[in-house]
Amino acid sequence: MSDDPVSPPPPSSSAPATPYSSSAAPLGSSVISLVNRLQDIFSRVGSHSTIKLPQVAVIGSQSSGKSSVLEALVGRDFLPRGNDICTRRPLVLQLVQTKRKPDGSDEEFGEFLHLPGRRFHDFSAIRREIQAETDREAGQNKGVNDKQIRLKIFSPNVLDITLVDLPGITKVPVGDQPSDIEARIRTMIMSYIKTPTCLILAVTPANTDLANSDALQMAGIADPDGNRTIGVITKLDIMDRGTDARDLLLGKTVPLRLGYVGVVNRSQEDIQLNRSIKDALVAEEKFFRSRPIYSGVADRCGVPQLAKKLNQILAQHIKSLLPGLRARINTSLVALAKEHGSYGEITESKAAQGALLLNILSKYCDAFCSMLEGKNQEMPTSELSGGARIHYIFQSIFVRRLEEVDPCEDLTDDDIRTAIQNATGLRSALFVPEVPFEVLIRRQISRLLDPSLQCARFIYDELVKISHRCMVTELQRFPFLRKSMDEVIGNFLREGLDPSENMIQHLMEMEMDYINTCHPNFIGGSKALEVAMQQTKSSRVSLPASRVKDGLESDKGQTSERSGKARAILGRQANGVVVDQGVRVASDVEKVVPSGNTGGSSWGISSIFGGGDNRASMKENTTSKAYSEPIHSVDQSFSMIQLREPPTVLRPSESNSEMEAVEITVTKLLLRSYYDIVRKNIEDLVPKAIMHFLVNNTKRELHNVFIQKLYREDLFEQMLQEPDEVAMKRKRCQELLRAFQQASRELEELPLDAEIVERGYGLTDTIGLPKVHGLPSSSLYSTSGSVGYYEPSPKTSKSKSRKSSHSGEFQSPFHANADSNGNGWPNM
Ligand SMILES: Nc1nc2c(ncn2[C@@H]2O[C@H](COP(=O)(O)OP(=O)(O)OP(=O)(O)O)[C@@H](O)[C@H]2O)c(=O)[nH]1
Repeated sequence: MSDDPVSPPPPSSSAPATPYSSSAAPLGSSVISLVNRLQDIFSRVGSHSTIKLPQVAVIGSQSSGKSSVLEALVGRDFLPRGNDICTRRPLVLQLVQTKRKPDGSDEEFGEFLHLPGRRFHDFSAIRREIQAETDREAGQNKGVNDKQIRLKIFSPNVLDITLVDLPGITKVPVGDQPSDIEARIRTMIMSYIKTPTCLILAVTPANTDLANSDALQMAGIADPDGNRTIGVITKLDIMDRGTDARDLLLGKTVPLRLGYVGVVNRSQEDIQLNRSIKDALVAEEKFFRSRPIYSGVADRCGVPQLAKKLNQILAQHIKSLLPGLRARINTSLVALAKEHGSYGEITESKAAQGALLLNILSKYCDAFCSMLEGKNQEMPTSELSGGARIHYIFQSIFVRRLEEVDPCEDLTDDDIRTAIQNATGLRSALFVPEVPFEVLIRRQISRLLDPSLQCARFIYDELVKISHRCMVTELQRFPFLRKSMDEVIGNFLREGLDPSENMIQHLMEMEMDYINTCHPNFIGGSKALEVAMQQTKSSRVSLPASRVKDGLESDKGQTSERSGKARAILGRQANGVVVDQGVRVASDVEKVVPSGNTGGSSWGISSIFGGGDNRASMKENTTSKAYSEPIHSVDQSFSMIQLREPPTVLRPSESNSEMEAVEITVTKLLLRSYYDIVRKNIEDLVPKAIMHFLVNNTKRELHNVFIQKLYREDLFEQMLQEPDEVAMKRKRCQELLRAFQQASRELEELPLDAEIVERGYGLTDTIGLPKVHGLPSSSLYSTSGSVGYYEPSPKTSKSKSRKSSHSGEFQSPFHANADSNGNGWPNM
């Protein structure tokens, strides 16, 4: 016996004898009791969700006997069962081990999550409530719903574990079931069994084909390695005559790594006759004993063996989960310690409050400066932050954008021509005037104001952002102080923005007020002229020959046409009116020029046609006119020459002369050259102004401003006011921290335990069942390797080891036998 590694320890003097006495500790004893302790620790702080402790899900086809198996494991009769669909919502059954009362009596009760505070001592009332609650969500007509029913069973006879009863897999929709009922149920089941901490009890009735088992098929998907699936074969009692489940149990039909256990639960008739679980277990034992075919596989038969196997696998399973659990606990511990630190200590005296406030203000200013200087420890690596963003705005946004600007981009030749003509006023331009250059350059300089102001705004926004990122966690505790600090820094930054904007404005005005044409980098008039002349010349020379020719010919054509027209007019009217811009002939009749006036009217004609020709033709005309038309009086014979009204908008006259082209090019050269000088100044001085008035000023003065505005004794209380929520969070965090510290300590103690366990216990032993020593294999329940779950029969009571630990009272096969091995698990 002592060499059986899975047998439990011998009963202590204080504990009643149990059927599983052994000198070696069972594998489960250390890890399961550890999980129990962890569960205790975490249940105190209610953080089950953060640390996923193992649970067992029971899956299978409809009416395969899942609820029956679960009930037999718990040892109480409380689940709805029947031939029809019974489990229609997942039932999450949390078994919670309670302390036995000092008088030795047990208090067992159930509590539903949906009925908080109500204790159900009557287990048939629990069944009725499960049915009623199922109907409430899933209706009364066979509907299925995935909303959980959560039930806690408190008992000193159970182990802290979570069992989940799931709706059975069904193929044909009945009642209110939707057409895709099978898919829905499968999805629901999968959501539970895919969790690696979930052990799967795959239930298949023996009177169906194992190869078609839905349970095994789904378990195979969720647990392909088969490390957490136990096969359960039910209904061995109603197999066809002449057949047996021996091969199934031996895994010959469908091999399963962790093997199978065959059980005989209560039939529907048994249930109707109110046969107790205790009786059912006796009957099950009798069943196996009376069938010699099962004698060789006794360790795979019966609910107690299932409980034991589950217990062992669970222990092994927990063991494999422990490293991950430990890592998660340690990570949570670090996070919790940090969070706890952020809530700080409670301060009550004025002096302590003052010191705390001062400390916060100083730390905030330090954090602000380190962010700007790039010394913040929590700098992200995924993006620029703090000071680097400000640098980016200066160089890559502001300067780069200014560099891209062409000062002549919005100035057409026409604009320049207009500016030149406007600047010359009444006179004709003798040479490129300085005035249009100054006008145009001022206009271009003024365009630099907007981006400069925008740049200041961007930096201001950045500083606001930085201020919001300082001490976020630390200040969560003092929302009022945070708000006040945000206000103070917000105002202060705004105040810093004004002088920077003024400075920028001044810089622009300075640049516009004095156009320094003596600047050493300025191209200057003569140089510009020289370059322009060259450019113009080369551009004219480079004009394609055909274009030049065309131009000339078209000019010639135009001239000859014009002279032709003019001649025609002169020939007819005997006057030489220059048809030029702004002058038109009122009417043919009114255009007769008196002969005496002929010579005097040549002012316009000579500029277009030259002298001789005109005079001759005029003479000719005059002569012919004298004969053909009567001579009128001055008033009558000459109509008035009307001027065209000047349009509201006058465009400069286009001459296309070489001189003008030179003038335009010179103006552009001057503009570009001077603009470059100003741009460089602005690119340099605007960031300096912003840094001086806004950024560095904030760095220098923020602490003083905070002290001035916030460090006032009468404000201490108000500033350091904590919201109730923070006080609660601190308390909660403290509890969690304690729990995790305790859990971590518990886990630290484990390695030694685990090593001992490891040495005496291999994986194959773990998943197999203990050997039966010194007893005939037929006496299934009379060996020390079996489980004493029920009141011993007169026959078995002779054996000391068959005694239940509680005065012969019935115990769950899944009970917590604290007296026997101190770990709350059934003895093995
Ligand atoms: N004879 C016999 N009947 C059994 C056995 N196991 C279960 N039954 C009966 O089979 C029927 C279905 O059992 P349940 O435990 O309700 O099955 P289930 O898989 O939970 O059913 P659903 O939740 O509705 O899918 C009940 O009438 C049980 O009494 C068994 O081992 N032998």
